[in-house]
Amino acid sequence: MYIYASGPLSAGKCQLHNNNLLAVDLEMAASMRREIAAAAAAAAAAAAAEEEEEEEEEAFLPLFETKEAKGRVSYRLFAATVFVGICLILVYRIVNFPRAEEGRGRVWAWIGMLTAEVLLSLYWIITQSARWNVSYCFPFKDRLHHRYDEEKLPQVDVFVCTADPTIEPPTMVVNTVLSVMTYNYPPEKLSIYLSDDGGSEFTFYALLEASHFSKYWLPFCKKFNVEPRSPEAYFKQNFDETDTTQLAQEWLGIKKGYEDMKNRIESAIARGSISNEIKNQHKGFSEWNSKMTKQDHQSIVQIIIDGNDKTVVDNEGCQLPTLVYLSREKRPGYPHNFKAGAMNALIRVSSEISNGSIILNLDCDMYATAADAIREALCFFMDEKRGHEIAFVQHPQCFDNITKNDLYGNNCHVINQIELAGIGGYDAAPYCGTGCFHRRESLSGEKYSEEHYSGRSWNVEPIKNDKSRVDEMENASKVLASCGYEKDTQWGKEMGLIYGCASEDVITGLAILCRGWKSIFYKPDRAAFLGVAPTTLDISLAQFKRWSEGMFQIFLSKYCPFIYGHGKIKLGAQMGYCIYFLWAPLFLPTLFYVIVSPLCLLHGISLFPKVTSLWFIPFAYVFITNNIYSMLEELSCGTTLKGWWNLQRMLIIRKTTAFFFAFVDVIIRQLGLSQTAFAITAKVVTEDVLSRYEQEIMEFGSSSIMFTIIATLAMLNLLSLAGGIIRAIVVDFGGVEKMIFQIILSGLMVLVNLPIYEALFIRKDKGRIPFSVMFKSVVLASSACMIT
Ligand SMILES: O=c1ccn([C@@H]2O[C@H](COP(=O)(O)OP(=O)(O)O[C@H]3O[C@H](CO)[C@@H](O)[C@H](O)[C@H]3O)[C@@H](O)[C@H]2O)c(=O)[nH]1
Ligand SMILES: [Mn+2]
Repeated sequence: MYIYASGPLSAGKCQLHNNNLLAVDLEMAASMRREIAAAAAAAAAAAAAEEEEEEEEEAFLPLFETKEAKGRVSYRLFAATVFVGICLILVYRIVNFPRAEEGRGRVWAWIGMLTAEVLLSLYWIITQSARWNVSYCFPFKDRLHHRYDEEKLPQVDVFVCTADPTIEPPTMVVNTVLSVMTYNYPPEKLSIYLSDDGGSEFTFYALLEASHFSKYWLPFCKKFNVEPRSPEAYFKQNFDETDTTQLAQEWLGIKKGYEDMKNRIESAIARGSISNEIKNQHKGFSEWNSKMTKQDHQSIVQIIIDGNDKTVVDNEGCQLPTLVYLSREKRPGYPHNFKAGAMNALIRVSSEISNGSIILNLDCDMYATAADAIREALCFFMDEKRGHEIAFVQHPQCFDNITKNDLYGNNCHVINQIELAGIGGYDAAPYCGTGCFHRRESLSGEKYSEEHYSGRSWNVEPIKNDKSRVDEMENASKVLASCGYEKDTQWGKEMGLIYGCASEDVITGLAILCRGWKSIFYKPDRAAFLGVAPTTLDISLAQFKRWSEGMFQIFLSKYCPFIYGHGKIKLGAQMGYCIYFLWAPLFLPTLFYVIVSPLCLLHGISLFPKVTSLWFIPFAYVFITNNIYSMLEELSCGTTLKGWWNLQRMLIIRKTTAFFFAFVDVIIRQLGLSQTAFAITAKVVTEDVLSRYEQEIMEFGSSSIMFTIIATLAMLNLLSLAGGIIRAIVVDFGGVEKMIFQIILSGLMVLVNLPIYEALFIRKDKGRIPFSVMFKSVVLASSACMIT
């Protein structure tokens, strides 16, 4: 029962902050007079006894807790009134079904409205699941710290995926790597793997440079406890240059070191080659030759830092985490299964090298900002009561490049702060591909069983490979990353991430939950990971198309939550997943509303009750309260009012373009006419484009078919609104009363589309809507108006 002698937290010693331990300098105590020593010992013993008692008490406290969100009851009451409104709307549609003599146009339009409203009502019911049961989880990392010594912490592996050195620049990738290397976690228990599907020599070179720079960056971060720990993000912050503290002195030097590194990497890329001088410094470069391409090369595994090698230390003598470069084998004729394939190769290769019990999975653009994130995640996994059934802990996807009013609605505040917490309330938070901590066994495909996993111990052993083993490990890993390895195995089916779906993350998470595991959605106050959001309209739409396509595909597959999840996950969770799985078909009712309602307005066909009729009330109630509610919800999550307005525009654009094309593609694939693809999201754009993004000016610039749709719908509503108003004034003034709802709908469409008209007719910059698109949209919209 002696007291820890924790040395001063000097730079020379790499002690992680053991703040609650009594620091007693033993040498000094020995030189003290006897009585004082005795008194000190007695006091220390008493203190230690007290601490022990506290610890015992603490042993019963959970490592995390779950709290229900506030306002649940009032929300449920509100939802009930909306439900009544929706029922009345449907009753109105049925009761007032037009008679044949009212005209065929009206009958068909009515049938369409009824269908659209039935679909939207069903969808509304589904979305309620994510708001019914919202709850938040809170870890207690201090309790973890008291209960588990460093030696008892598990091995943790971090996977970073990259796929293309041009749209995912190596400097960005290594910033992410550096941010995770500096986690406040024992370095001998931390291994970082970079999977490079681009098979790029430049990415490898950048990683090598980062491994050198880490020898300065790690001690700097730990000494001054700086955050965020991505150097790029850190040095972007303002720094008081007049500061004269030690931090300020070192700051300049490290910043220069970082910038030099960045220059070396970027100039090598600009030159298009790596000098022989550099190549001679590492054996790894010999893997590249002029014949290999991104799609055709052997597997490359390079252990750049062997965390076990005690001679590899940072400039203050501390050990470094293990760092591995992996580029799995690719050969023509072998499907590589995109990110899912990369992840599965990572799972196998890491099991050979460090075999961490916990795996953190990050996209290359998502750097870590919170140094304690691993420890927080461990609170969930290591909780004595509930930890053993948890498969993964998902953080929300947050971004560090969102402008004030989030022009493209990328932030997904409500999804991240409410809906995912709502699905998490059913123990079934989805796996979203990045910012997710996994238990190795569940990710690899094991089923949950109470006997097997309760009281299960972790892999806490530091890697114990001697130096000669490094070559052996590399060679063994190459086999595991070869493209023939998975043949006739369960990889991609029952093991690892599931293949054949553009949303490999969500489908895999769902499969894990259906094997009996639970998952946690954890949103700390300050985001623990920050990524890069799309900065142009077409990149954002391409991303939503991939997501909605992948998720609708899941809905139609054997993994449909209502079937596959039946009896395995709660009904609320099954519905919660369908909020996203049914994005694609949402295009149908939306398109109907924004095309048929204005056309009917133009032709004087009324589709809604008169303003003086009692039936008008449910329509108005549902419409107004839903909009106000969504506005309040967004505001409460930190969106600005304009941000909410921008989001309304984006919702219409997404549904009528991205979701529409996703739907069509899924149907084509179901018919066996095409294969799954994965369009990687570009993370860089030209300066001209970036400056428009920063000014929140919508980016068109190309003649994408999606833009033609957006412009045509905007034009159609403008023409119809004008036509409808003229008709009311000139032909039939009394008609306004039965047209009011359609006038409001088209009026709002026009208001929300103001930036589109601007891009069509007013703007002169390169990001405006091209003339050809404008021409097509005007022709299309006016011919639609002429159909009778
Ligand atoms: O063949 C591939 C394709 C992609 N990636 C990596 O996968 C990650 C995600 O790709 P990205 O294009 O950035 O997709 P996002 O739209 O930003 O990704 C979201 O949605 C994807 C599923 O659609 C998930 O895989 C991601 O984790 C999630 O962040 C990136 O790091 C890529 O480098 C690969 O490793 N190999
Ligand atoms: Mn991404």
